[in-house]
Amino acid sequence: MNESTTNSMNDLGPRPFAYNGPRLEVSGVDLVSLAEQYGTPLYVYSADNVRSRVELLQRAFAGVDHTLCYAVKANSSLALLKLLGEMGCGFDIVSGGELERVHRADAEAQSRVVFSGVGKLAWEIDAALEAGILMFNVESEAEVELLSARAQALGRTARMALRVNPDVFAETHPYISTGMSEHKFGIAIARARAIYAHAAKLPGLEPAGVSVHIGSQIRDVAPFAESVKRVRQLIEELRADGLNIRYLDAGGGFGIEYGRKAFDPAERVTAYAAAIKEVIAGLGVHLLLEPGRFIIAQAGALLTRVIAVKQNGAKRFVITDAAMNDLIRPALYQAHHEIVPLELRGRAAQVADIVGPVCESGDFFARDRETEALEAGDLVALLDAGAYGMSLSSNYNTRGRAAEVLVEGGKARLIRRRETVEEMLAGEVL
Ligand SMILES: Cc1ncc(COP(=O)(O)O)c(C=O)c1O
Ligand SMILES: N[C@@H](CCCC[NH3+])C(=O)O
Repeated sequence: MNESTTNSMNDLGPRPFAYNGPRLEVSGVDLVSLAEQYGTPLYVYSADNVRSRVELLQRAFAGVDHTLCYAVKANSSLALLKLLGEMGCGFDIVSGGELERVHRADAEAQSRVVFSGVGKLAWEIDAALEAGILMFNVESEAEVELLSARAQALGRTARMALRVNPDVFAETHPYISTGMSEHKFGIAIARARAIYAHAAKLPGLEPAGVSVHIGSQIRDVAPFAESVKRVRQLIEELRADGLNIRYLDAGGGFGIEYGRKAFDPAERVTAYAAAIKEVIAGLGVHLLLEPGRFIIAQAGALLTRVIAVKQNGAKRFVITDAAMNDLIRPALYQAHHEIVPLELRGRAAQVADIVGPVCESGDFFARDRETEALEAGDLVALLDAGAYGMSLSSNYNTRGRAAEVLVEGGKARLIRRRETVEEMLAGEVL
């Protein structure tokens, strides 16, 4: 193990998950007991950890007029949205469904919603206009026309930004990089000025901001600074053209460390904020940020029980009751999640593939992973599963979605019950 990794395999770093003797806890609550009470697979989140991440961001951007618009897609569970709304967060949504979630979790927070997405539908735009959201982040010229038409039809004015594509490279997985000219997202920044001029003449539209989002799980600060710098220049040009641009939406994408590399979220976020603050100094804008993963990923884990262990030739397989339908990140992005036992038993280490029961060879959580030897019946946690875990889950293989539990003030409560077979089949017609 080198210096950049934490010094003990049982030290889980800045996560709310920690060993108390041999047993893993989340914010002081025993996880074996939760797994036994609620069953597995089970998502467990720490409210304290979510709050502390939001506070880190709020402190880092103190002194700047700003709103954190949490990216609902990262984890859209109502109880978590409610908690974030209570902290003053706004929300970044990408669908009418996500708008309804915000409405149910915290109706007042709808005035702090920004609506992103490359293919908004008329009904979704209508719902957002009726809800009086803060801003539409428009991603195509066709959408400029559609938004104007819908706003006019409803007798409303839509505050809008163009989501510009700044053509900035950021190191991340290619599936979650969004800010280069070959990507489907946003409008080429070079064309933005002409489109704003056109939008300003259309009825029902009020060009009020510029937005950018270059991708997800970006750990380097430089690409954020570079993209915001390009946006600043555009804002100055638009103001020279007579537009009252007051919002700069710098998007989300701020990354975490999934492995064992030392990670100080406070230090990282301070550097990120400093870089953005420097670029926007003196511009006089309300800064919007759309963090998802940074707030919610490390607050959550997926608990699962080992169903069986088997040897196929040279390969050892640990088969868990959670699968790719519960957490697709390893299958989709070859993403790394730490996998740790809920109870340390002092067994020798063993290398195995940790896999789910779904009928796909891509249904794995880890390949050739060394852990304390696992046996049928053991419980393990997949860490950093709070973001893009439950929200990306599916019913593949007609498997019901996992239950979710929120831990707060030393107590756990169910925030979503396990989906039943009956519920999965409810909408179908013979
Ligand atoms: C427009 C937009 N905003 C915010 C986010 C949130 O990203 P992250 O969870 O990486 O902060 C995303 C996802 O990449 C996004 O597409
Ligand atoms: N689903 C991705 C992030 C996608 C970001 C969406 N804009 C992940 O798990 O890393």
